[in-house]
Amino acid sequence: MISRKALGSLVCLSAVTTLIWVAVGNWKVHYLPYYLPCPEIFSKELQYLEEKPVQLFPQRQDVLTVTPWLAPIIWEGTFSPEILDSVYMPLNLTIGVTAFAIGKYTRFVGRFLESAEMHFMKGYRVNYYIFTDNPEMIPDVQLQPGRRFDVVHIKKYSSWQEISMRRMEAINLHIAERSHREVDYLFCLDIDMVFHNAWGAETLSDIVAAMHPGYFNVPRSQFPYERRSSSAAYIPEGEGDFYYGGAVFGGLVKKVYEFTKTCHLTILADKANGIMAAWQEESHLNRHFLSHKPSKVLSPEYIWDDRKPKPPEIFLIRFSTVDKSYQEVRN
Ligand SMILES: CC(=O)N[C@H]1[C@@H](OP(=O)(O)OP(=O)(O)OC[C@H]2O[C@@H](n3ccc(=O)[nH]c3=O)[C@H](O)[C@@H]2O)O[C@H](CO)[C@H](O)[C@@H]1O
Ligand SMILES: [Mn+2]
Repeated sequence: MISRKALGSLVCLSAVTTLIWVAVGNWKVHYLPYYLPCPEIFSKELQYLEEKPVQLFPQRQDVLTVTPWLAPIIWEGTFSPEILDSVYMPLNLTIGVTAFAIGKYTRFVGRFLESAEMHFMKGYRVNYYIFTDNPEMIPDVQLQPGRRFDVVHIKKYSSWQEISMRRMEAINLHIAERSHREVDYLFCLDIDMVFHNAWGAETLSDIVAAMHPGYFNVPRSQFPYERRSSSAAYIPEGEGDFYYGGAVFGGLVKKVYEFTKTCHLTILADKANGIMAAWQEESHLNRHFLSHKPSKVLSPEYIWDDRKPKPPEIFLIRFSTVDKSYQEVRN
């Protein structure tokens, strides 16, 4: 049984509550909204008249644009030449190029230099170093202001393989004796090639390799690495990142010095053991880049081959091997 006292208190409490309710009147339950009341205000962006809206730089989805060790892979459509120039131009850099024209390869010098003058590192200071056994055969190409070429007289080795491989030694010596004082970056290129489109500051980095045009879209098992374990260029099955071409490498002159030194030493080690790697210095280059990863990788746009049809992922051919008769030029 509820006591009368308790009943009285209950009635009293209800009366007070009702009174308050009536006093406040018009009682509505207000929920604090969990969303912001005017969402449209947040989707409005102020467009200042002078300012372009910020755009994310478009990226390529159809190709690999970064290596597993986070080095960029350079394809057309992945960089802004204007932004890169605004970064590198003020540094007042000099870019060196080495190219070898031994024996009949002097015939390639004219087209190489003329096309480089149109497309290679436009607006930068450039020193070309043309290594040859026959300086009289080097044509006098008219160069843009700020660009010059030096002829470096070297001896001719008897076989084309030796000529190709000995480039590592000659470049290394030349850096030590001369070019380390004259250039900031150095690119080492085949001479039987022609520039077709811009090659600019997007290629600059500590140490740069280029994907060989014949192997950028084939499985690793098909890469023509040196497979004999007796060679210093040996890469076992199941190892290797990319197959890089011997026709293009470069970087900071000091890094190229170290790189060419190691490659020359491993070539000499093979020679001492009576071995020549499957693809001469290219095999040694691939071996070196396996344990010393390049800081930037150039797509095959930078080392194409005129004899190959252009696949859809190559938007722009920048530097390409000319069609030549091996039989004729190597003998
Ligand atoms: C596209 C590419 O990655 N090319 C490489 C490939 O064949 P390639 O067929 O491109 O070799 P190649 O005949 O162009 O020789 C390489 C370079 O050595 C110089 N040279 C060669 C022979 C000669 O008698 N006189 C002369 O000056 C010249 O600068 C030439 O461009 O394999 C070679 C080694 O086997 C090199 O690694 C090349 O860089
Ligand atoms: Mn070549």
